[in-house]
Amino acid sequence: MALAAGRAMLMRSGVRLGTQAAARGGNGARRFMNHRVVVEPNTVPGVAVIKFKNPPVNSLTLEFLTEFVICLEKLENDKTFRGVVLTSDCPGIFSAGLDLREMCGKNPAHYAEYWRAVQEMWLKVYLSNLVLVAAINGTSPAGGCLIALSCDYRVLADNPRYRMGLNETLLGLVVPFWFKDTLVNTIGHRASERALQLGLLFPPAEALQLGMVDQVVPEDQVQSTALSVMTQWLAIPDHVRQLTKNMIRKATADHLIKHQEADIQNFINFISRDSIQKSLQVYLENLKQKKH
Ligand SMILES: CCCC/C=C/CC(=O)SCCNC(=O)CCNC(=O)[C@H](O)C(C)(C)COP(=O)(O)OP(=O)(O)OC[C@H]1O[C@@H](n2cnc3c(N)ncnc32)[C@H](O)[C@@H]1OP(=O)(O)O
Repeated sequence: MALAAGRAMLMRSGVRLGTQAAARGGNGARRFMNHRVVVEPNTVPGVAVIKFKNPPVNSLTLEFLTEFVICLEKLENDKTFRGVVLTSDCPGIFSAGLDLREMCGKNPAHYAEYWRAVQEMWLKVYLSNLVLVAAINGTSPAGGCLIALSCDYRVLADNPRYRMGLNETLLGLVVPFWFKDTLVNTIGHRASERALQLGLLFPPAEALQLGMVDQVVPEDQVQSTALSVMTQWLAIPDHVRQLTKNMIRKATADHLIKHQEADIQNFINFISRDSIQKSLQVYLENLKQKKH
């Protein structure tokens, strides 16, 4: 369903799926390339590396979300892959979260399409049968943090400039319940209460202390650490690990699945308010201003 809708959307936007570059790298490994998501089989058997490549800041545009879901779906359907490392190709930024331009000055039909794509992306990552390890090699606010939190394991680069957290309140936004659930499931209720209300973005040492990430390592070791962690996870037979993951995550995912249409309608109503549109515009304007 998501794949079909995604294909249709990508065809509309001019991306030809049948001819995505399927080039052979120097080591003969197949390398799938879309525009914004690059998938590289790695030296660890059964493991692919997905690199987010949506410059300048890997914001989660509709096109990016669609390509990302299609990539994951392809890897899940290809039985040679058992695990995926998610990382970024944009220096210093894992992902800037949802693309603010998708939520500003558009019509309700666009907001509905966009929000469904955000929901589908989260469901795909959160419930993936694959082992997903986030190699967080840059800052990751809001939606970027959500992607990392939805993986099975998180390795963060030890760089105090890299911040991680759900900062929605700082944009004048109320965090959706399933973002909140994902955070609570990771760092617990009290820590989430504080982090969400204050919109806190944590540097690596604090993210580690809170349990928001599992490991903090030197920047040049993020991907290699993620790959060696993967070896440990892949030592467990897939079927028992997958059933266990599903048992733990199903109730959280089902909560959204059950209320998916209402959640879309809530998003449209909320984001269409004049006051919310104004605060998003001001926030975007401030991002531009800080350069001058
Ligand atoms: C019910 C509603 C719930 C909605 C839920 C929302 C969840 C979200 O994910 S909201 C998005 C939250 N994201 C942020 O707050 C991050 C904002 N961005 C930044 O803080 C910084 O850009 C950065 C720390 C990620 C990177 O800083 P850097 O100095 O390297 O780059 P910039 O000069 O700031 O940005 C370059 C360029 O990119 C534009 N941009 C940045 N973030 C976004 C974004 N999230 N969406 C769209 N565009 C973004 C920025 O405006 C610059 O554009 P120009 O080059 O045109 O000026």
